[in-house]
Amino acid sequence: MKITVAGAGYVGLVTSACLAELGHQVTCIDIQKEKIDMLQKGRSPIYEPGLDSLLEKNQRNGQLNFTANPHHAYSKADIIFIAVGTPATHDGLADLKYIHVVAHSIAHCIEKDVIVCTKSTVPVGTNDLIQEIIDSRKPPNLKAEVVANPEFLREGSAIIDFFQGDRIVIGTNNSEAALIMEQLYLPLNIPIIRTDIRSAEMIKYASNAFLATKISFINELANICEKVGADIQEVANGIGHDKRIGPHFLNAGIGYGGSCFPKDTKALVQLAGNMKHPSELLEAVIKVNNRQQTLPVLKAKETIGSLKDKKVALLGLAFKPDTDDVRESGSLTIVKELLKEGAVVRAYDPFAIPNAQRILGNTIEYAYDIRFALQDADLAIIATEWDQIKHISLKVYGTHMKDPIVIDGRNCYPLEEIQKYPITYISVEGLTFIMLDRMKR
Ligand SMILES: NC(=O)C1=CN([C@@H]2O[C@H](COP(=O)(O)OP(=O)(O)OC[C@H]3O[C@@H](n4cnc5c(N)ncnc54)[C@H](O)[C@@H]3O)[C@@H](O)[C@H]2O)C=CC1
Ligand SMILES: O=C(O)[C@H]1O[C@H](OP(=O)(O)OP(=O)(O)OC[C@H]2O[C@@H](n3ccc(=O)[nH]c3=O)[C@H](O)[C@@H]2O)[C@H](O)[C@@H](O)[C@@H]1O
Repeated sequence: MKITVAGAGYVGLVTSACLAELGHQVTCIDIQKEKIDMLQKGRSPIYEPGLDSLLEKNQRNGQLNFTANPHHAYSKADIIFIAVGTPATHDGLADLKYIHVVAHSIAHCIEKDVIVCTKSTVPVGTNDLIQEIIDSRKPPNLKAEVVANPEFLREGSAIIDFFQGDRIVIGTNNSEAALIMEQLYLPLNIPIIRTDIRSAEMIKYASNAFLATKISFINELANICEKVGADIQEVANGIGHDKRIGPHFLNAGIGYGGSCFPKDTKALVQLAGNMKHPSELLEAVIKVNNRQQTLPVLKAKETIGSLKDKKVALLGLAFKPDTDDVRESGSLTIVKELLKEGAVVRAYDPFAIPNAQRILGNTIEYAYDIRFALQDADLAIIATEWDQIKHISLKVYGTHMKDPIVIDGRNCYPLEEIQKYPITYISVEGLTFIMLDRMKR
């Protein structure tokens, strides 16, 4: 099958590399010339475990190529995947400008019948719009069938998610297009759910909104646990054993970040509002998350008072481990709050420093080594649960910090372990208990 993927971002690159791995002839197009130049030279613009080797192998064997030329990309394709960004506009709606440009481009370039498959997360009704744009501009003798095929991969495990995902959703009323898409995905042996286009679009928003709700729920509960002296990790374990609740996505912490949960929850709230059906539940989910991201700085002030001129080691900049993505990362909120308080910040991250630097510039210092970040710090805040942070010897806090105070926004260390060290440790559970405990030691 000749496949074109529009967009060389996280979704576009993973889709391109994995479809090439399945033996298809894949062309990936992006409007950013410098990205394409980099990819053509064999370098990936993003960090995603396992992606580099798949890109390298499939470029070398001729299954995968990159271009910035729309005619070259679209004219002969059997299937075109749209994987361009749909970022939030100022009012929280999904910005569809990139989608519109791709749809126009496809309409003008195709020279044969084609299936256009939307992987980008788009509000309900967008695929109908894409169909209209293409139908009104394409050569009249050609057929283009638009199919909704939302993507559920997670950054950091995107390749595994492609090959071992929980489900594939194909939204179309056209049985011929559905069959072709089902054939494409058949080798993966993943359950395929076939729906109409609008339901497929809604499944994507509903999935992300449900997961975000689970996170805000557990964070809300963590804050109540702290007040009443219960341990949120024990509580999560206890409720997670109920099959109807499940053990996943119950990690309390500094809230959800990333390029999707924040934008997709906001987009769904806006969509509901536009339909005169305000979503009170999702509004609360967002509010809880915003508050949660500022919690480490509130804890810091409660613990050491004024943060003015205090040296803070921020451990982790990525919105989660195993990615270099800092979009909507909780760390960015923490930095903003710390700088507002007059603190001096030195941040460690194994992969995300270049992306963070593009946003934060020289407002903070950067450290590629945890020890350097901790050196002489008054306080450490853990924002991302990287293995490099979880597996560090806890002695290091004592040897490098003045009087070690660690605010752990990701519950990285077992309490029985941390209690062996002279560290004031404040995690997203039982603050008072742990602080008193240290004083007793
Ligand atoms: N990042 C993720 O983990 C997931 C993202 N999604 C959704 O997939 C979509 C893409 O997300 P990301 O890959 O994170 O975006 P991204 O921002 O990393 O990449 C998008 C790429 O599209 C390119 N682009 C823009 N206009 C173009 C055009 N006319 N032709 C060709 N390329 C064009 C951009 O230059 C950019 O490289 C979004 O709708 C997102 O919500 C869905 C599931 C997972
Ligand atoms: O639409 C998308 O882009 C994707 O969004 C999420 O994937 P992703 O954002 O890559 O990462 P997650 O693992 O879901 O984590 C999102 C955020 O929630 C936080 N989180 C996650 C789980 C948890 O228990 N607690 C928690 O705070 C993470 O730290 C992170 O900041 C979804 O999991 C994917 O299915 C979806 O395709």
